[in-house]
Amino acid sequence: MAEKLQALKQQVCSSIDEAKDKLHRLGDAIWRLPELAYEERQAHDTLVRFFTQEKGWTVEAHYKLETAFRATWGPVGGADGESVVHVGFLCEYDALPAIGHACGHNLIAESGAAAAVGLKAALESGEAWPVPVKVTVLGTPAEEDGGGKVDLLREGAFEDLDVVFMAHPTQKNATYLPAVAVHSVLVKYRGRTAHASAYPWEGVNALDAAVMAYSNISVLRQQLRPEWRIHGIIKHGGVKPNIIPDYSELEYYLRTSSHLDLPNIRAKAEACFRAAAMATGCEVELLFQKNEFYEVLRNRTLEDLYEENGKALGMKFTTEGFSGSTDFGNVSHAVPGIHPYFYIGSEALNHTAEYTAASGADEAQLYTRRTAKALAMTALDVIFSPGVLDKVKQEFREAKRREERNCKSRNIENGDQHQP
Ligand SMILES: NCCCC[C@H](NC(=O)CCCN)C(=O)O
Repeated sequence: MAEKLQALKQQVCSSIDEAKDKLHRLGDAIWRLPELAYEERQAHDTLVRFFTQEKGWTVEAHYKLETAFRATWGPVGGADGESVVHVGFLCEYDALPAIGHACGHNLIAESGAAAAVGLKAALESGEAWPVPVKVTVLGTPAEEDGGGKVDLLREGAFEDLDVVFMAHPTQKNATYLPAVAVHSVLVKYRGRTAHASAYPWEGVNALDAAVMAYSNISVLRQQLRPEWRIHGIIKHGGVKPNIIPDYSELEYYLRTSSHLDLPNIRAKAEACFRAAAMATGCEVELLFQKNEFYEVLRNRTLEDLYEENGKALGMKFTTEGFSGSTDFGNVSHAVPGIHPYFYIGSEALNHTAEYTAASGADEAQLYTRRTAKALAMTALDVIFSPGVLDKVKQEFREAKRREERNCKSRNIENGDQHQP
């Protein structure tokens, strides 16, 4: 069995290398037409066309969301009545405002597609295999803003998957980097205009409210846990110096190490926003985003297998770094999975114009294919190595039980706080 598995892993690698030109065209087409969250129509069409042109995939365009898709192959193999092993690969493809693919989501899409194509080719190359296998590629839009994976989870898109894989470009290779929970909020202040010099006392200053809110949050930071983050911008602050602003708008991201702490940071931030309204006489409207992102729930069994496969392909791994947040976190609380990070041949930092250039550079292709190979090889371990899938699922169940205990203890704690 070990020799067979090794042969299949080599088949994954050769199949992905043989497909390198069409994979490069796929990633490049997405990179050249950056589209924002939920507006990734060209990227959606490019990926749907790619899998439609590949033999054997059943492709569902506009899958539960306008710019999401699903491509499935199988179930194939095994004997009747055996339970299917269902592997999922996720593609992201949303860009950032003004700086395009500065987080390399074009390479997330390319590596997810490459891993799926490579796994299918390897499975088709060998004789019958022990269990029926199904491979699904899910196009999951709007990671940078909104959280398409959360919408798809709500719609049941992940229900029958056994494991999910994706990978995210950054400066180094890592099987895991701390991804925290996040919830974003839009804050709108409404006041009253007046001539700022002739009769300022007639005005109610919405910019003052925004500035006070910004200052309130800035002092709140001293009393937040060190791993929490709260950061934002003033999106609108007025139109002319001699017109007292009657409208201002801020956007903030609130981040905690566990999604169970989001209610806590939300309450603290809300007090800051409402205090600014009270002090200035403005009305305030708080619009929390529909989806909050969870921290990533780790699966070390999958991480270790991925690292072993990555090292076999020449990857060097780090454990240093911090990754912000991702809607993959919500997925990881529903399905065992990994969201590793990969080097793309550049030291540039994500969310910079330099990273946009790096994610579109030819040099990124070799590293993107290498990552796809490691993902597909890890999927083969899950399918072929006896007991691996059971170990993955056991670890997932234990993590969920720990989380439930944490949730109960926090509720008890919070309950205590509100007792008379
Ligand atoms: N609603 C806010 C979501 C922000 C997500 C954004 N994600 C990334 O930058 C990708 C990081 C990969 N883990 C963030 O600011 O963290």
